[in-house]
Amino acid sequence: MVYFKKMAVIGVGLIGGSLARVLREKKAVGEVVGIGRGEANLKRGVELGVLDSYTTDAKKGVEGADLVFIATPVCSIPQVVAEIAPHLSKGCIVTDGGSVKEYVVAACEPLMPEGTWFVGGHPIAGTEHSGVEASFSTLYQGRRCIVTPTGNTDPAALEKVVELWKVAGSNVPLMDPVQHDLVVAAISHLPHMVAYSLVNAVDGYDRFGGDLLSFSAGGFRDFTRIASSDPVMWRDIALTNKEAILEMMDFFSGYLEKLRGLVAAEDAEGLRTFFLNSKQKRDAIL
Ligand SMILES: NC(=O)C1=CN([C@@H]2O[C@H](COP(=O)(O)OP(=O)(O)OC[C@H]3O[C@@H](n4cnc5c(N)ncnc54)[C@H](O)[C@@H]3O)[C@@H](O)[C@H]2O)C=CC1
Ligand SMILES: O=C(O)C(=O)Cc1ccc(O)cc1
Repeated sequence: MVYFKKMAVIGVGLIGGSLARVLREKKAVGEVVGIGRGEANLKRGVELGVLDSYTTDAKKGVEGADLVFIATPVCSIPQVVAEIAPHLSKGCIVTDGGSVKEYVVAACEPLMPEGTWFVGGHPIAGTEHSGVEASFSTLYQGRRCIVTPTGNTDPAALEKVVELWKVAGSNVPLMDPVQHDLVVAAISHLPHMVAYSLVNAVDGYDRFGGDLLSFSAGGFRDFTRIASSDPVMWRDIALTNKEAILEMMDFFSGYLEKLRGLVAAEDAEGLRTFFLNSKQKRDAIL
């Protein structure tokens, strides 16, 4: 089994905290140091048994680490790598859990000093909750973690990153970063854009003259759960996966327009077929 002597987790929230928890449980790491900006959250990480220790000084935290896992919002990942790069030990592997990969990998790879490696990763697992309190060791169990090597990726470092996600319980497909960003734009980023828009639209509708949202029942709440996700995280995703998200939003608008046409035309058979096709496809993924 893969083993790291010292793991540094930068950004100890849902994603970083959950990976630290499971790797500790499986004894795949010797020591886990948390690095962040907020001392209260890091302290809580030690109390919860997620971390052995913490520091707000990233340079000090990565000293002697053979694994650095970065789980901060996407736009900050290259900034973090630039800050720690001169302080990494030879042989150190730096990997991340960011939701967008072309932006991250293209920016981070050139920052890595000789004898250290960056490998991009993205667990397709999460919740709408943030912070170390929300982390749990089974988050990655039975889920996918997409790892995104490039032509520059060191094969031994890649193998170790794949192995660590397997230890966490995930299936680990390899994907080109650009391909990854298209896939997640469809299955993750678009649904979040739609959920955020739906809540804002219903909240902004003023013909009712009251608080429409307070009438929401099961369906609305199920559908919009992900609109409770962290706004900074989603701001960064929208900024860094712009093209793929726009493509999916435009494609989706076409379907909404089509459905609008069926409703307007009172096309009973067209509506039944539209709903039946969707029901069959969704039932098949459950
Ligand atoms: N929440 C989810 O369901 C998923 C999130 N991701 C990705 O994982 C990453 C982390 O997300 P979460 O764990 O959900 O967020 P989180 O909000 O739970 O944790 C992020 C932590 O990073 C800290 N942080 C922010 N900027 C920092 C910086 N510049 N330096 C050091 N620490 C910093 C925050 O204070 C916080 O403690 C993001 O890139 C996100 O796109 C990936 C898969 C699922
Ligand atoms: O809460 C949910 O169901 C999610 O969709 C979580 C999620 C959010 C962002 C990702 O990059 C991956 C997974």
